Amino acid sequence: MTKGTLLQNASYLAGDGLTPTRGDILIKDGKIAGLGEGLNPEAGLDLVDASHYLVTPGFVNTHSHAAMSLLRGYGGDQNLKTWLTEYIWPVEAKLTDEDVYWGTLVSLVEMLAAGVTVIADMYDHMDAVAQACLDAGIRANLSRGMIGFNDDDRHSLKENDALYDRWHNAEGGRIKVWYGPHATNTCSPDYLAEVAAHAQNRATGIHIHVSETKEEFDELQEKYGQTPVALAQAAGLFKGPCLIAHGVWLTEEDKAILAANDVGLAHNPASNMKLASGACPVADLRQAGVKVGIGTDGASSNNAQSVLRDAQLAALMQKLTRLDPTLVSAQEALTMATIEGAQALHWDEEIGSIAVGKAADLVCFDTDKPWWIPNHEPAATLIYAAHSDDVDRVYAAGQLVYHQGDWPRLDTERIFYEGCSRAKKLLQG
Ligand SMILES: CSC[C@H]1O[C@@H](n2cnc3c(O)ncnc32)[C@H](O)[C@@H]1O
Ligand SMILES: [Zn+2]
Repeated sequence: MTKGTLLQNASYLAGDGLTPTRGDILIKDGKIAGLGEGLNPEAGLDLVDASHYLVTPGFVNTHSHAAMSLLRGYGGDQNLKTWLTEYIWPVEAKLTDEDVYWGTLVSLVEMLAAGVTVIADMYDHMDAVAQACLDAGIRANLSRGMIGFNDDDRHSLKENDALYDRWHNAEGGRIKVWYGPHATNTCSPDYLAEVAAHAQNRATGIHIHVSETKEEFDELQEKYGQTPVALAQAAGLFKGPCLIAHGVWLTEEDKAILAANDVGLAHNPASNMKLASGACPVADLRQAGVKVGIGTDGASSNNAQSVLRDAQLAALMQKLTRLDPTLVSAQEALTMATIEGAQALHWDEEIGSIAVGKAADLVCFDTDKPWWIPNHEPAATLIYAAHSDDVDRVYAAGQLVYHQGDWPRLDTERIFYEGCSRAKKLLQG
């Protein structure tokens, strides 16, 4: 039994400001126990020569549907409505707990190898998702996705209650449960209000898709005379912690509402581009004070599951759509992928940056690659040049969860077999 790990002589990005620093990182009891030069390599520690590493905080995936790896490559090149109603939902109706367990693991294997150490996942069969997260060693904010218009839909709200009772704060607080009303246009205002009351009674949060497409924006304007954000506010969703996914179509007033209510936003640039939903006004939102994290969305609308890749796209997309190269700098994109994502999830006291006392969720990039040379601006290298493949080792809560193509906690041969055979059965059977 090891007493902990000492990463020696590393370059790392320290604190919320991601300040380039050189020194050792001591990991004990799942936390960062010391930072500094020449820390004592006491007996019993795993000593790691980290001189060729750049160590970053673990990446925060603020919006995922991990089990959708089973639908990767299916229903491509459609808009959101066609993709969901004609392709995705008919197949999802056939999913079993086991499908979701193995599908989630396929994504978690990919995410861990890309340095993702926390996900905010909304889906069905959430006990299976929770079990997969526990087995993979990843930190998770979980919510049962709920579509609700009438009394027949109350069963999923009961499932979210049961998920909360069973899993909230499990694994020493590494699993949190929020509530997941699917979207402002797939739940009635009354249903949203009921969900909000359930979340508030348990002092927990809400994760919901809001204002993803112009079609949704126009539909709610016509039906209720409100923007999706105004409707969500009126239903009481913003009284407690709330994370909205997408937020592409926003008025100036919507942006002010989100900022005033401390609503976090999960920006999913790959999904927004692939489904041609539009460009989220990330720079305006951050300027207004909204905490914006990065999300991958599911593997059928991305199709990769790397927060680093989406952070890279976030920087490039904002510059292009606003014709302003100063917007979303590399440093800002990296901030969104780490501490700001943690803030959007109200989890920043424990995770999101490299500081003594925080969880040891750490990513070690191998910098012995030509595209890392020279590396005088690590944030720029990471955002504009690095590959997810440069990740050499990943710690989650101090445990080594990925190292050079190996996932010590997981039987990846079985996971890949189950992923392939279940996807084949679902899509062909
Ligand atoms: C009811 S569980 C969650 C639900 O969300 C679907 N989904 C995946 N990506 C998106 C997206 O970009 N917008 C809206 N809904 C999405 C997923 O397929 C599940 O059905
Ligand atoms: Zn989504």
